[in-house]
Amino acid sequence: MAPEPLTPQQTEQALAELPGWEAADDRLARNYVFGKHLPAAAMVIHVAAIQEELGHHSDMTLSYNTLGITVNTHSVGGKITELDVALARRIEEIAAGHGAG
Ligand SMILES: C[C@H](O)[C@H](O)[C@H]1CNC2=NC(N)=NC(=O)C2=N1
Repeated sequence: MAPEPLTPQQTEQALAELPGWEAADDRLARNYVFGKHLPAAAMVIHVAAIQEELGHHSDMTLSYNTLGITVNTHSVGGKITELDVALARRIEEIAAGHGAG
């Protein structure tokens, strides 16, 4: 079943449990900071594996020691849905293990 876009209130509720994430321009977004480059690059691969498992994919921007992640749901025309929240939660679960702050 196609997901529904979240209401602004539902989005705020989801963000309350996703510290560091924000909603802007119909996307969930977070920037992670690392001590150096390779841990940031390793997290890209780990996030990619999760995305393949969920069938839902973010846009990631890898820089020297930062990884920017933004996501929305293409199938509803680029809005935030529960699928984006689910991916963000899974990313949060692995971030500390990669040394991300
Ligand atoms: C068939 C496949 O599951 C779909 O095309 C998925 C792939 N990954 C996706 N990722 C995102 N962010 N939005 C989608 O609508 C989407 N659709």
